[in-house]
Amino acid sequence: MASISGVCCPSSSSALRRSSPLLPRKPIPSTRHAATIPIFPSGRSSHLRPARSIADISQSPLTSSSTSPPPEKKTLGIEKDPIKLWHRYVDWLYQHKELGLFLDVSRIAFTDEFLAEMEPRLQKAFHAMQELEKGAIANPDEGRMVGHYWLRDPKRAPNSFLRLQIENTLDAICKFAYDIISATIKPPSSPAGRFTQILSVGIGGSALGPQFVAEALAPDNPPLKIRFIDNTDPAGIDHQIAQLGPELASTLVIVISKSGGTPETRNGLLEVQKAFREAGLDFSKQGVAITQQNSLLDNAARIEGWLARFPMFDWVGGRTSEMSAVGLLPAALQGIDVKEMLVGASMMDEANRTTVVRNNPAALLALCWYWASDGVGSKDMVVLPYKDSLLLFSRYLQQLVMESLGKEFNLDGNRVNQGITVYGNKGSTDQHAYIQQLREGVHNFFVTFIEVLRDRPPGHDWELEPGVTSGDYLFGMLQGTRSALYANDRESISVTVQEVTPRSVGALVALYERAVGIYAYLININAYHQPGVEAGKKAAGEILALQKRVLSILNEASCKEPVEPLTLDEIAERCHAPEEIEMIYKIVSHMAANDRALIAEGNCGSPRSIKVFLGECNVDELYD
Ligand SMILES: O=P(O)(O)OC[C@H]1O[C@](O)(CO)[C@@H](O)[C@@H]1O
Repeated sequence: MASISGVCCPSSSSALRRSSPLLPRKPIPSTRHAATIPIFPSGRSSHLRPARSIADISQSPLTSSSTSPPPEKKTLGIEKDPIKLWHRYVDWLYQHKELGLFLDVSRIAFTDEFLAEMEPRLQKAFHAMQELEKGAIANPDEGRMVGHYWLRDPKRAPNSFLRLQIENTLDAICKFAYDIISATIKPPSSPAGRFTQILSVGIGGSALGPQFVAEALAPDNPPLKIRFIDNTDPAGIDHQIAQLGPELASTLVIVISKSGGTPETRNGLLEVQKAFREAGLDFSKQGVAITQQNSLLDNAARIEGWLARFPMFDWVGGRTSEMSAVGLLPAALQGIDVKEMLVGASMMDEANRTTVVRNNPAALLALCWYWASDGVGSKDMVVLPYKDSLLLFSRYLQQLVMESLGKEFNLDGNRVNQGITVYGNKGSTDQHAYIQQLREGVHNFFVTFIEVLRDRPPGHDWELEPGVTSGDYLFGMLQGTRSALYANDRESISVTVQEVTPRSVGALVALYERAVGIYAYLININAYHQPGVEAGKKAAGEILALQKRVLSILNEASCKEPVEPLTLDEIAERCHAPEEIEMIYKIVSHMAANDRALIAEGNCGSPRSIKVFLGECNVDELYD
């Protein structure tokens, strides 16, 4: 396989640059400042934030009342003179010529002083990124390398073993996709004689990238259509399977889980396997696993002889796995040019390796995030692509940014409660939903506009009014919103691409992956672990264990002659868990709603009054 090497595209913007206009300086909270924040037992975090400016405080909902005068307008040192703004725009415009990608940071009001103060920290971040790309243990808690950048430039992998793993996997993906699309590999009992559908089972990083890319890039009539099970919601699962109907026989089921043990994904797999059994189909002939070698999923797929298995690498995190088999296999099966995605990502990576900040788009993004959110996530990132096909970009970025940056402790072990909140859907749709609040309401965000210059494929456009197309309206809405927000001191970044293509989508993914990496170094946190997720998973496990105990107690009482309905207090006492009575109530209500427990007396609205028993006595369980 030819290696996918990056193509360096020098930015043309440097010739146009001057120093930025001198704007009032916003204080930089240093990493040290954040690192030494004491731990307060109350857990309240508002007082952990660096002091806000008087202008900020004047806008706080805590200090305003319906009778008080409107808050004094926050100025933030935002430049309003159109000619000066134009110069700032031109001075700071980043262009990646070959990718046709522009980054406009002119509507973020960072100052020269801020830049000067950030420069050494950015240089440190660049150095850390270089080490990361060379194979340093950049995820120290898990003792792992962080290698998603090698996926699109395998020759950068720190050794030939890893390089070959990447190249061989890409070859295998392309060959498998070709064999499926060309019906060289067929489903055993489909009247269609070929695979027509993909059912992707996975969650988080094992779903969001493939979902985003499918929405962005799948052709109108893809060789295989894709649908997703990305939750353990039984009704959602049933819906997906019902939608497939008889086409289940020609469905390729791709089960994606890096760990191979995520409960939601396991449940999805078991549900799909049941549907296969009920339809008289052999799941193993239609199942594909993407997971780490020797995971539970990998072992099951190997032992059951599934159609194919593709590796997930230890050194690729779920939220940065779009360019691994996780993203590439589903994309290739939909007829998307995955090599172009890799080329786009590789070109963007190359551009982001420069240590000249203004030529480095990922660094510019990180810098803007730092400025806009005071380096402590004080403002949310609203992502607004003005293109329907990029609808899921904000959802994809939500995990990439929030799971990476949302951390309690920094790399020195100090509590910092970091993160940046990300949300957004698409423009101009959102203009009719929440832009009202963005323009006039609480000032707790900055916006990223994603602009796509090409409205339609050439030759398809038409004017719905003299001189005006639908695309002109979309353009006008974007530019109008950008201006209106800025006029009210709301800062924004604009990323512009020519078209939504595999190359530009690959570049966007790479741009944000690197921006997150750089920003994480600026705030001194580990972007590559997710210890917080474990707490919820552990708690869910404990609840399911409690449910089993409740069931067993109820079963025992329901097997008595006559049946002994129990109050919640009695159940809690017999479970030796009086402190869990609220959870026991919730468990009972959930089981009752699903006809698995019967309420003998009272109703769920009056918890103290209810007495519960099971409809059936399971004698076997009594003697387990
Ligand atoms: O791919 P896996 O191991 O099933 O994990 C799915 C997701 O769960 C998490 O580990 C935690 O939510 C994510 O980081 C990950 O993308």
